[in-house]
Amino acid sequence: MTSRIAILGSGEVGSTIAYSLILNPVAGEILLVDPKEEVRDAQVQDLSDATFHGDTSTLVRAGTHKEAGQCDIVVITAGAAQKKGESRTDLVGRNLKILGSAIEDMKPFREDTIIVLVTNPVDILTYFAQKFSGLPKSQVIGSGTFLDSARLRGILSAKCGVAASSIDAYVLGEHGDSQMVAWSHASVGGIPLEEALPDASIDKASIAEDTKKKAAAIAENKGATAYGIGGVTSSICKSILFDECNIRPLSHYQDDMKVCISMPVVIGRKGIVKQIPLKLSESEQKELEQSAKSMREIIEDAEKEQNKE
Ligand SMILES: NC(=O)C1=CN([C@@H]2O[C@H](COP(=O)(O)OP(=O)(O)OC[C@H]3O[C@@H](n4cnc5c(N)ncnc54)[C@H](O)[C@@H]3O)[C@@H](O)[C@H]2O)C=CC1
Ligand SMILES: CC(=O)C(=O)O
Repeated sequence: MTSRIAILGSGEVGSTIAYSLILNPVAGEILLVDPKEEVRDAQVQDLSDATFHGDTSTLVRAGTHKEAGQCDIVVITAGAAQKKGESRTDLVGRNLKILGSAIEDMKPFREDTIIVLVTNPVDILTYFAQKFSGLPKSQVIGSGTFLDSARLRGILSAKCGVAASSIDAYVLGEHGDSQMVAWSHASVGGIPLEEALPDASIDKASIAEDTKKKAAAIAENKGATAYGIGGVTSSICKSILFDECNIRPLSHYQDDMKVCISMPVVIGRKGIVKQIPLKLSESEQKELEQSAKSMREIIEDAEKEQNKE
């Protein structure tokens, strides 16, 4: 049977993810779902044009929310993006309402459907998507700090003169202001960072800050980000559909902290197959707990708002 990926939201991010999925073919069909039908249909036509040159056979078409609920993967990009000066968490009110109605419109879900959240604030929305959808928590995942970790590798690569693909370094916690870098586990070619590159002057605090601020720095001059998340999300889809079982820092439910934040997990066709235990240093553990605490406070406020309605 043809594998199908539905993308909710055919704006900047949704269409870029679709384009990335065409360039590195992963699924037989991509369905774009968006209440703005004219924009959606124009995106379908433009993206389809990128499939007719003879090297790829991915079919791109418009779909409904109901059809999305029957796909292998549903990628959610529906909702507002940050305006200048806004943080990701400022989007909670607006995007939670859109998420709630989109999930109701998709029900009933196929029992093995995997939902990948991209819309911000992605950790908060992952938590609520688990609650609203009723799917097993392992099947509802947020792109989380996979993008931040890629950015960190890029920055380290430029500083150290080592290919990003040879660097392992995780940003964990919130995809947002309270994120932290797990420096105690950063390595180059499998060797601890400082041992491998004793002469590299690595200012950890400034690198962590540049990583955190990268989205804002890009958006300052081009309005929004799209290509980074496009590449990262198509990679997540590939890991799922090809059951690759690679390790990625993705947002998922933490039993002990009762929030969704990013920690490394094994990702495959069933979604999160396994959590990878990571012993952080004492100060890193504190930073991570602080990040989880800030997510919990936002969840509690959002739940209070919902109970009022
Ligand atoms: N997690 C991450 O690393 C990243 C997340 N984002 C987030 O992605 C989201 C989307 O950003 P853009 O594409 O730039 O925004 P956009 O405004 O270009 O597109 C959003 C689209 O969602 C559609 N939409 C609204 N309600 C819908 C529904 N119920 N069903 C389906 N579609 C619906 C809108 O009509 C619009 O076309 C934002 O929240 C942004 O912050 C962006 C970049 C990276
Ligand atoms: C917008 C966003 O969340 C990012 O590019 O990291």
